[in-house]
Formats: sequence, structure tokens, C-alpha cells
Amino acid sequence: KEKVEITKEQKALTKVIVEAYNRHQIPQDVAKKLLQDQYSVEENFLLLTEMATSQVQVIVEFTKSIPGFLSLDHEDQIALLKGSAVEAMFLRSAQVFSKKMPNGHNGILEERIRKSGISEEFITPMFNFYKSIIGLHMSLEEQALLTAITILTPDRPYVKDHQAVEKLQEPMLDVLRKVCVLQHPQEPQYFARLLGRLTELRTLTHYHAEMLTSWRMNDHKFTPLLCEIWDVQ
Ligand SMILES: O=C(c1ccccc1)c1ccc(-c2nc3ccccc3n2[C@H](C(=O)NC2CCCCC2)C2CCCCC2)cc1
Repeated sequence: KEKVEITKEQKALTKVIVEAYNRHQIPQDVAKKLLQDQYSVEENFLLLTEMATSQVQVIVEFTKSIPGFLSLDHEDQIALLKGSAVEAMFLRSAQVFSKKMPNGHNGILEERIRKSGISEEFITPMFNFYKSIIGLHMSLEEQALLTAITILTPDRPYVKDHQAVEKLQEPMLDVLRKVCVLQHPQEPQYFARLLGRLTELRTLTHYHAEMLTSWRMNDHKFTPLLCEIWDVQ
């Protein structure tokens, strides 16, 4: 049985990533808001754009805390943030959805999201993804490291220095692999399943522009930041 050891450096790296992840929580809890009231389709869309806009700002701060990120070429920094924003938003949404709540509340939250205005064809793939994330019972370290790994994906469009990004992503993958072995000793394939979620995430975000403009209402208004990040309007 291979003895898995997390080195001092890897412990330090994980600590930095988890602290940054915790520090940059979404300011206001969207699940609580959704459980409080039923909103109209227009109000829900506004809530989504507000939450997503603040999450983009939060993700930028989180990413700046990733050791080495600020030493990358500046245009590559932008390309990585832009290329991963929708994935990070869905990953965060899945983590919000997977939070255990007083019984019945998860059902209400699911209902509110189903009726929020998202067009039917995207509801199933979105919830399939959320349920697959729930099924993994990810630890906080795994969530934080997976988010960093998603952002540091070398093959995003317009990234020039792939190698420099790989050099940052690899240590994260190494320590995530070890964390998975240590935290899920009964599931040798757990790390592979975790990375498999990133593939499902990419397919889900493939239609993101269509998902947004098909929100069941006319005249979809976006913030300037989201127009930049989401390639809409
Ligand atoms: O269609 C979507 C989309 C968005 C961007 C690009 C492409 C598609 C698209 C549609 C729902 C959700 C989505 N899945 C959620 C799961 C649990 C809780 C809320 C969730 N949300 C939305 C949300 O606020 N997400 C936050 C979460 C924190 C990080 C920033 C984002 C609300 C918005 C109010 C109405 C109901 C759902 C997330 C995304």
C-alpha cells in the first residue's frame, strides 16, 4: 500500500489556497435569499447577475492569492480568469447547492431554482452536475484546490505561455491527488472522479451564453463586468 505523505510545502500551499477560498466567500448568501421569498423571473435574473458579478470580483481576489499567479504574463492572467469564470460560477453554485440545510430547505431551494426562469433544456444538465458534486461529498480543501485547478487550466483560449500555467497547476494537482487519497482511503478512484467533474463542467458551460439569453423573459440586462466575462450583449 503506497504511503502517501503530504510535504511541508504542500501543507503550506493548501493552507494558502483554503484561507483564500474561505476569505473570498460570496458576501451575501444567495440560498438564504432564495428560501426567504419567491421572486419573479426578472428579479431572479437580476439576482443571478448581481451574485455572478460579485462572485467574479471574489474569484479575482482568490486567484491573486494563488502563489505565482501574479508573476504570469498579464494578458495570460486575464485569459485564465475570463476562460474559467463561468466554470467557477457553476462550481460555486454547486457547492452552495450541496450545503446541508434544515430538512425540506434543499427541496425548496431546488424548486425555486427550477422555477427561476432558466429554460427547461438546461435545468436537467445543471442539476445532474449539482447532484454529481453532492455525491462526491467534497471537503473544503478539495473544493478550494479544485477551484484553483479550474482557474489554472493551461489550454484556455488566448493563453500564450501554456508552460508557465502548467507549472502552477501541477503542484495543485499533486497535492489534490494526495488529499483525495488521505481523505477518501476507501475510494482509490476518488481523485479521477473529481477531475471528471471538470469535464462535465466544461460541457455545461458550453451553452452558457444560450442559457442566459434564453432566460424566460425579454431584454436581458447584464453588468459591464459580465458582458466582458460572459461574452454576452
Ligand atoms: O443560467 C445560469 C447561467 C449563469 C451564467 C452563465 C450561464 C448560465 C445559472 C442559473 C442558475 C444558477 C444557480 N445555481 C444555483 C445553485 C444554488 C444556489 C443558487 C444558484 N444559482 C443562481 C445563483 O445566484 N448562483 C450564484 C451562486 C454563488 C456564486 C455566483 C452565482 C440563482 C440565481 C437566482 C435564481 C436561482 C438561481 C447558476 C447559473
